[in-house]
Amino acid sequence: MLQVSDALLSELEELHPTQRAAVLHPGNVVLRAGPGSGKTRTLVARAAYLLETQISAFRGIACITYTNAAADEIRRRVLQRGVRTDGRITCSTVHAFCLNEILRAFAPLTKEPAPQAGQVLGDKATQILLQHCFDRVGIAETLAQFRTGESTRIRRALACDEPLDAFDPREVQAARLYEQELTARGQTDFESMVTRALRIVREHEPVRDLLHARFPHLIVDEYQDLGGVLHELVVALHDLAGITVFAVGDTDQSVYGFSGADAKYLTDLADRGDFRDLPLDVNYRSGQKIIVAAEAALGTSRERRARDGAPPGSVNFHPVEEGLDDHARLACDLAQQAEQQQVRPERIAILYPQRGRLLDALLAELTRREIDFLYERDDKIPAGTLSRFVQRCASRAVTNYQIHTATADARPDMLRRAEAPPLAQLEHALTTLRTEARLSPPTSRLALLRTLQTCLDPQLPYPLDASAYDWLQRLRARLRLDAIAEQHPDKDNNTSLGELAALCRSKGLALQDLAQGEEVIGKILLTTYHSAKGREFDTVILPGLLNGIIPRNVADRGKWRQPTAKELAEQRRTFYVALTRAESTLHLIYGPGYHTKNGYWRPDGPSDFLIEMYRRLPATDSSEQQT
Ligand SMILES: Nc1ncnc2c1ncn2[C@@H]1O[C@H](COP(=O)(O)OP(=O)(O)OP(=O)(O)O)[C@@H](O)[C@H]1O
Repeated sequence: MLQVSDALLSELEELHPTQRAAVLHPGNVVLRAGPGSGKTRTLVARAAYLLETQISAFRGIACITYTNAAADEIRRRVLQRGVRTDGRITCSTVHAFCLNEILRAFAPLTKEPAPQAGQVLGDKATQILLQHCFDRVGIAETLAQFRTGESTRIRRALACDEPLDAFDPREVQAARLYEQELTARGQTDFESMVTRALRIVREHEPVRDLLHARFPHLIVDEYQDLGGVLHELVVALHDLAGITVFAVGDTDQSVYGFSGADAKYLTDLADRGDFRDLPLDVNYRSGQKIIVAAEAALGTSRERRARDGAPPGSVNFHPVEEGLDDHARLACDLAQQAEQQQVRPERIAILYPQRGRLLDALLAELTRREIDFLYERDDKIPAGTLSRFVQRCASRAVTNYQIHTATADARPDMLRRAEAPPLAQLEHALTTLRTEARLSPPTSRLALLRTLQTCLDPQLPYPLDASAYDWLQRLRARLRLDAIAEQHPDKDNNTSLGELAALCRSKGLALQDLAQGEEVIGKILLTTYHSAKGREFDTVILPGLLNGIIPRNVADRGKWRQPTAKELAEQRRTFYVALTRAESTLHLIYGPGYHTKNGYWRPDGPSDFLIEMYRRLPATDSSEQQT
């Protein structure tokens, strides 16, 4: 008889029958479902179910996600379910999976040395090498900083033997040269780690057997964001290694096409006879009006419905008379009104498509009104897992301070609302970083936990506005982060601590500015459409819905051009992602145009996406919602 814990049993009872069917299905599953349909919840329940009932104590599950944030989120939710994982769930990004579980784990078997300290090129080093290749093939005027996405697409097409006709032949030549240069220099980058891992799985039967023994099940989240090589890797792990696959995704939320992702791979998988394709059509997040509006913006009705009894929510169209300063003022008014209506600040998000004049206006207005907000500086904080670890530690320290300074009455509520990373998760992340850097293991897990605790939850916590620089320097010293930075194979990690410190100093950042990608209690969030993916808020405010901002022209070789049909479709999906973050209220702000950086007035009117969405809305809805 199957033994399942009470926690899992009650979770299975709460799930929708299709969600439950996906969890319990004995074979491969593709779960294609829309926003808020409980994909992540189902995935977590599946992981818990497999660990409790299907997989012996010595084997585990590999769970692959597109971003570190998503990997953290899944790890957090599995722990929250009360599942004792005992290290049996390996939740990582695709690149970390390839590096740690294939290249490094099987280096002695394949005789291919795993990347050593600093051999994995990060974003910046990749650009420098690519520029060198452009120079060598005679297209020095092509700037690598604008072409890394294209180069990645070419390299993925090369690795998958896909047609290359759509690419500029000189850039194809540069991409080939880039691969040769990497090999000649004994270096690798994120892309080539996946290509190498794929080759190893295809060529080495013992590797496949061992992978299957360790991970009889593979779970892949956000499948639509994967590129061709990753898809081939999943297919090889299934077809050649016999691993059971659970793939989750939403083709409508595919927003990383610029880096070679393509939703067609999810469809390919779903079309296979040996996968069960399960759709989920209830949206548990948003009210029906928001669902209808989002589908109208997408231009395709998916006929999804809100959960029974969900309030309908509201979609509000707000015209302004002038430029972006008006948008910013109104966005702040609406955020303040939501707060007055008892919406908690951290449940309110102001989202913008990309940096530029709109963001400048929002920052100025939020600051002028002294609104408590958290601005996620997506472009400035250095990339890499070490930097992300520091940011998560900052989030923990910030939350600790807030709880410490809350009144006795407010404290229980604070503790309930706090979403800061648990110490155990941070300890896990730190141990992984140390292992990747080949540092000797700490004397005991407890010792590491204790050090983390004294750093992040001290008796006298750091105030939110404490100098981020001072805090960082202490964290570096106490956790010996510089030793990790020095020895880590990922070049981004080699340099990120220095870059972080320089940034904290030059911009005079406060501790709370480092707490990225995490919900901070009491603060309205200001972030991009892309960074909002996978998150949910009560109230979502979208200012700047103007032609030229969304949709917008794209930078191509340092110049601006109109988006292609494919790029336009991707921008529309990004807009859809932003709309679908709202649970109960959506505010859409538009106007006649805006002033560019040079003061030139662009009278291009409201966003075509918004106009099309408005026209498609049922008459009662659109007139009722106009303000
Ligand atoms: N069966 C269910 N009953 C009630 N609530 C549910 C159910 N399934 C999911 N939810 C809730 O719906 C919300 C959205 O779930 P989840 O984050 O798993 O969706 P998702 O499909 O991953 O969303 P997205 O693709 O937009 O990121 C969560 O608050 C979750 O707890």
